Amino acid sequence: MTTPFSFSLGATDGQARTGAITTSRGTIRTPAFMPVGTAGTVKAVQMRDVKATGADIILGNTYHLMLRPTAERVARFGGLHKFSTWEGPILTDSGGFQVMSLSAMRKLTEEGVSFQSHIDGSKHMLTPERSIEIQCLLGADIQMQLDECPPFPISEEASLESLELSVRWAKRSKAAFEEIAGRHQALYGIVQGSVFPDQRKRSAEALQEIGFPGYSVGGLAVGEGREAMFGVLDVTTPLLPKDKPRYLMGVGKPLDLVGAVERSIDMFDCVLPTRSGRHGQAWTWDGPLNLKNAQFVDDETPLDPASDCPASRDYTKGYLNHLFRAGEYLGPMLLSWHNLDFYQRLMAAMREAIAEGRFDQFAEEFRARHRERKG
Ligand SMILES: CCCSCc1cc(N)cc2c(=O)[nH]c(N)nc12
Repeated sequence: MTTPFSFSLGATDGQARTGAITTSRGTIRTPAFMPVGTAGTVKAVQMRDVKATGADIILGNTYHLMLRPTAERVARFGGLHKFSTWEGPILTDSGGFQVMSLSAMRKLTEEGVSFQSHIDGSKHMLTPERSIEIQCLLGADIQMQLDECPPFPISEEASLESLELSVRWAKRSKAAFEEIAGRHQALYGIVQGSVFPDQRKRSAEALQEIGFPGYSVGGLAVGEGREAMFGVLDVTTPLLPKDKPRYLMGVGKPLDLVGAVERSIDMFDCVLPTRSGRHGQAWTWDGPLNLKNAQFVDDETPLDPASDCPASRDYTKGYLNHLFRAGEYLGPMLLSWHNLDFYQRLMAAMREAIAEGRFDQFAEEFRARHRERKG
């Protein structure tokens, strides 16, 4: 573990940019989509197939892994890379977002957040220091500060109070990180401020005062809608240092990714490709398809004959329709695999378009072709 974390900018085209994040476990080509491996697995897809789709990095979740099998047990197995057999970089979230969305009996104080496990009701406390300790036990290459993701909508006053708490937690997270993390690991600050431009500015400036090698844009994809999200990015990304990666948390659909790359975001994560795949939704260049629909019963065409992913190329839509109607495990497995491959092909196409100076044209053509809803 000697290669220090670094980011180098590649091509720029308008506000869109390519880059490379160097970590001790490999390089991340940006803009990058990071498959979510919540509990140490990208659900229903083997790590060798996740790798084959072109993913350079996956995500893990502090909240889930601290509850089961516990961070200490993962450490005894040699860390999350060895435990899960994923050899590339791993980014972990800090757990606060998941506590607020999944756990019961949660109580948020200056110290941290106490909660009861959604699994067995056991009591836990997550502080900035404990979150960093867990992320280090997991061996995460890129870690997140503990933050509070405010609900949407929220009053300006409550949003300000929340972002100030997250700034104080950012300071404590960084102090804990500097005590125990290795030079090969990186800690990102998370910009909050809901949909209020002056608060996004305040949060971005306060975090840069503390200083981080990368910045996440949090507090979005919480129901605000695409236009409001883009509006927040329009005022936030220009405030962030150009020479550091920007990570838009929890986003998103293909049209969200294109619009956010247009607004100089470098990193994305979303459960959508795997979650929607498990329920029969296939993402394609022309938009999403619900493969359980009767229209696919006799369809002898594959999802994408041009793909080198077996799930996209070797199976007919009629077969996939059958698998879902029959409740066969292979259905969710193949569609999760296909969707991850499609997301990686979208990211690769965007990186290529930026490098060739034709991203505007790419984005325009994609938006014309990719119909999210029928009609
Ligand atoms: C594995 C999941 C990673 S992203 C989770 C997430 C998603 C969204 N939408 C927002 C936030 C946020 O504001 N803060 C944090 N820590 N996480 C967030």
